[in-house]
Amino acid sequence: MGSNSVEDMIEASSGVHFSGFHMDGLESKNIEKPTTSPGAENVHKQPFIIGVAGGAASGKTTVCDMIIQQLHDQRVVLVNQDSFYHNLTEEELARVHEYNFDHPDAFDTEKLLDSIENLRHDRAVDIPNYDFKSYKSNAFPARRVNPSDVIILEGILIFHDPRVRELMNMKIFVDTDADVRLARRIRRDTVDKGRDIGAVLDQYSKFVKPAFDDFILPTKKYADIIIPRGGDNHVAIDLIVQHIRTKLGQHDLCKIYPNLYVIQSTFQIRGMHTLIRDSLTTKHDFVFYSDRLIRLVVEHGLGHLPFTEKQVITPTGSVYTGVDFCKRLCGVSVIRSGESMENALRACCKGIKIGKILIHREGDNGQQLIYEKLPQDISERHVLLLDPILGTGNSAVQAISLLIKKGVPESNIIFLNLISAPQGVHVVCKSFPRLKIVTSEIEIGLNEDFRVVPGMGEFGDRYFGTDDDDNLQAVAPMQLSNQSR
Ligand SMILES: Nc1ncnc2c1ncn2[C@@H]1O[C@H](COP(=O)(O)OP(=O)(O)O)[C@@H](O)[C@H]1O
Ligand SMILES: Nc1ccn([C@@H]2O[C@H](COP(=O)(O)O)[C@@H](O)[C@H]2O)c(=O)n1
Ligand SMILES: [Mg+2]
Repeated sequence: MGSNSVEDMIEASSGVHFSGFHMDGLESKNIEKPTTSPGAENVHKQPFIIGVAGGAASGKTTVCDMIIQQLHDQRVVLVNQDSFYHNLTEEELARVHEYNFDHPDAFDTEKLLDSIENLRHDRAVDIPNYDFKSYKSNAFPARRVNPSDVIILEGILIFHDPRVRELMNMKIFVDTDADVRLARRIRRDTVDKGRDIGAVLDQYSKFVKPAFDDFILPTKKYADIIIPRGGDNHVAIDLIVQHIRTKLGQHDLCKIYPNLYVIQSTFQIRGMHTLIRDSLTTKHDFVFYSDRLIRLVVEHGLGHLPFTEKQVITPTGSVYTGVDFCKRLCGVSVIRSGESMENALRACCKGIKIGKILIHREGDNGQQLIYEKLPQDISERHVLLLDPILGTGNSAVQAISLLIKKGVPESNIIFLNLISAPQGVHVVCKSFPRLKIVTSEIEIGLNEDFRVVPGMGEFGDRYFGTDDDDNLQAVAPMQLSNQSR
């Protein structure tokens, strides 16, 4: 490809691609609070804590076991609220049928909080082994629990105390019909615990059912996810496991690289990713949801720019002390898929200059030629580098090296992308430790063709609608090697 034709192509592609912006779902709570202190939000030494609540015999333990089984490659511990039942006094033991095991006061919540606090601070703890037959928490030796990546807290009233609730990164409520719970309870208490059926039914009507209505059901509102049918709901469990895996993947890379920023995952964000990754999603929906996600990434990236303090007078005559946006700023998109991010940047930064870089892999020796069209004074600006996919990191390294060659300080570059493969993150973060990467999800990796997996295919083709055969013919000379790589 001759340089003239490439330059023509850059010129031709420098117009804005109007994909249409949709503002819904952009509430500030969906954007992790930006910070300008490097690495501050990335220091995730804390374990990922999941709370699982629901009525007795709803299937909480079954759901937790399934999650743990599917997360076999992670260090996970299960902490049962049952382990923190108070020991009964002699009088209470003598009249055990009058004891309410379903009331919040039946649990030693201070001890539970203390154990979790220790685990969070990397200290092993001894968790009592509660015996339902003798009603004692010291009948068996305690279980030694080591600090882990994931802690699952399970129990009927695990959402009751706000201090416990606040520790949780994810809250799940197992929602099973009352008759199913009662039937399971009768079987469990008579068969496993050797109890008399009359006593089980008495306990149910006197304590279990009223406590469910008064204390357990009111905590359902705190749940992020409600699972109907408990362990039978494989779809819900798969989704939860995937979400935890994503969080843990990010967690590890962010621990290693303080210059990597992953926007906080929410189910809204996961939903948008689900749509754009689905090969059956229409072009229109692909553009719509990509735009929403790109806008979140751009907003987050802007939060990393330096600011100066500024005071203004409000219409009430009061002084408001705020900040002034960074003025020396420009965008640089990596042609072609990076151009899909330009609309979002323009929507956030009125009149921003946007340069272009084209990376072309020539011949068999993999030599890359770079053509660029950048603002003259780029060395004096902060640069937001735009490319939706960070794969091997080759294109990114080429693009960043060019910016540095043009005099842009490494620390003035913020690389924005939608998805990043760990391989690309390693290459870029290691080579340019002062640059920042802002991304919305970390991928599993690259396949044998160096394509990102699970990925979303050729982003530029899907976004600009050039993935059907007719259109593809027309743009064949523009096929670039940096798409999705
Ligand atoms: N989906 C299910 N189908 C049939 N039995 C189940 C199912 N889920 C749980 N059980 C049984 O019901 C009882 C209570 O389940 P469990 O998971 O221990 O509930 P919880 O921890 O909420 O009390 C157990 O005996 C378990 O084997
Ligand atoms: N000695 C005890 C202690 C508790 N219970 C009942 O267990 C239920 C909670 O355990 P789950 O596994 O079902 O969450 C709760 O309803 C208590 O009534 C008991 O029967 N005896
Ligand atoms: Mg249980």
